[in-house]
Amino acid sequence: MVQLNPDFINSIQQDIPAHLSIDDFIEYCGKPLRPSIRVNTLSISSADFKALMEPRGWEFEPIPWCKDGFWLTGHNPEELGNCVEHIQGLFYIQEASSMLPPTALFDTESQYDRVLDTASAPGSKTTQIAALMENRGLLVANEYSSSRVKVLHANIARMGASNTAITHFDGRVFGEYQFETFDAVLLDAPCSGEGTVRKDPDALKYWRQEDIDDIADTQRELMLSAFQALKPGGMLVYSTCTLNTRENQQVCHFLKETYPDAVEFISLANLFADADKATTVEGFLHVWPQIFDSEGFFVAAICKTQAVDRALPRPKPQKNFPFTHASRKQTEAMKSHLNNLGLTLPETQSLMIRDAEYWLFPEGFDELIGSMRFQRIGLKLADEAKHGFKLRHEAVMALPCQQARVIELDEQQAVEYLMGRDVAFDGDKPAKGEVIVGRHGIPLGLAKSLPGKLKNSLPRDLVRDKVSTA
Ligand SMILES: C[S@@+](CC[C@H](N)C(=O)[O-])C[C@H]1O[C@@H](n2cnc3c(N)ncnc32)[C@H](O)[C@@H]1O
Repeated sequence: MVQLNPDFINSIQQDIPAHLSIDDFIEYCGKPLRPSIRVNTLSISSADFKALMEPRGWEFEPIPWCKDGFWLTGHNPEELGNCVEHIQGLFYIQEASSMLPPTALFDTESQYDRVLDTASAPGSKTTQIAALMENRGLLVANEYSSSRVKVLHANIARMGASNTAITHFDGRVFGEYQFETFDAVLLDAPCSGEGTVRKDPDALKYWRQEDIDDIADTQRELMLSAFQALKPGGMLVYSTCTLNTRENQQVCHFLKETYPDAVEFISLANLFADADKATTVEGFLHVWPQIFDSEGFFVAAICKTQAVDRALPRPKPQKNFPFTHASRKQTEAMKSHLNNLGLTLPETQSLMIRDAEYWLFPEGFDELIGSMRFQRIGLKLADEAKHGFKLRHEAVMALPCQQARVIELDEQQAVEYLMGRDVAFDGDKPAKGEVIVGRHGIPLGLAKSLPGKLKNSLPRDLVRDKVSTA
């Protein structure tokens, strides 16, 4: 049963637009959310995913503001996260309104070379952005909380996003360390979460005005920093999953008051059919739960029309970067190892080496070397081994792979594999040694081909206790 704090109701009544009713708002706060997913187009097209799942009873209703987002009916939502296709990275369980900010950021003709996601864990929007960038360019994904950085990395790896570099900072440092560096910035800000009550009935139980004021102070500082990190001409999207105007409209107006000549609000009224139902006078989207039967959300798109002054001096460059570019010989050896398994090394990304580790860096990362400390750059492909390389699971999940080279497991074998067990295999005899196993022609991971079985090589931390068949 939803717990709506009376102070919250009194306060939000001041903010709800005249054409919406507070009674409808309260009613929708108590309704369960429709489950929704986003298909991961880095792994599979939406058409192919639907063709796989519809015969199994999945019913897809398109989400109007995300071409690869769908509300689902006709299956058990509890099981979604444990199903083979989810673990395999074919889709992300993401609330429909949370798909809005990346759509708003990419609602432009321009291709972005460098994007910053300032507050990114658990990574629903980071992985959506990586898919929109088709793994090209550089996407810096920052997260302040250490425990959430781990989840962020796990989701990036599961979804095969190879163009990301993870940082672990308070987002307020970017204006200083990456001044006017990014073509596009998403600030999906920490907030009071008033829009999330349909998912978490206790979200508003302890609501207090003082907390809203504190968090709005942080949001204004994050906003300034994000805007300073944006190149002139670049696009900033500010979003929250809360509803009060103090954390939303007022933060945007604060930015415009600070930089009146450099801030232009871009109207989102035409972002999708019916967007105007949620559009404010400034052109922001203020999504109340009853408008699209979703979580509450706020999205503002802001163009930086001209350069601004640096607020703080340029920091000293970081020294001792531990990676070096692979030589041509090392690159050829890696390419040939990958090709033997049916994998391709993307031409646009750089192969880098640290000690005996081989890494694939995002396109254009070189220009940021020394600018700040990165927690994890791109993806670790392999370690050097006695006779060649020991390939990493995340390389198999992210690199382009020839479907014909994937050893197809049936559903039960896929479940066994994901639970860390060896798989009895008497199909067409695969090549001896390391092989890629998969489902629907898409990789699940590595195995060692032995007579009569495939020996499991799934990393221990990815072994599941429970796997379901959707
Ligand atoms: C709304 S959540 C982000 C959700 C994420 N963008 C997604 O779509 O999966 C806000 C995130 O900001 C992080 N955070 C809190 N304070 C921060 C700060 N000062 N700088 C950067 N991130 C911060 C929180 O730990 C949280 O993970």
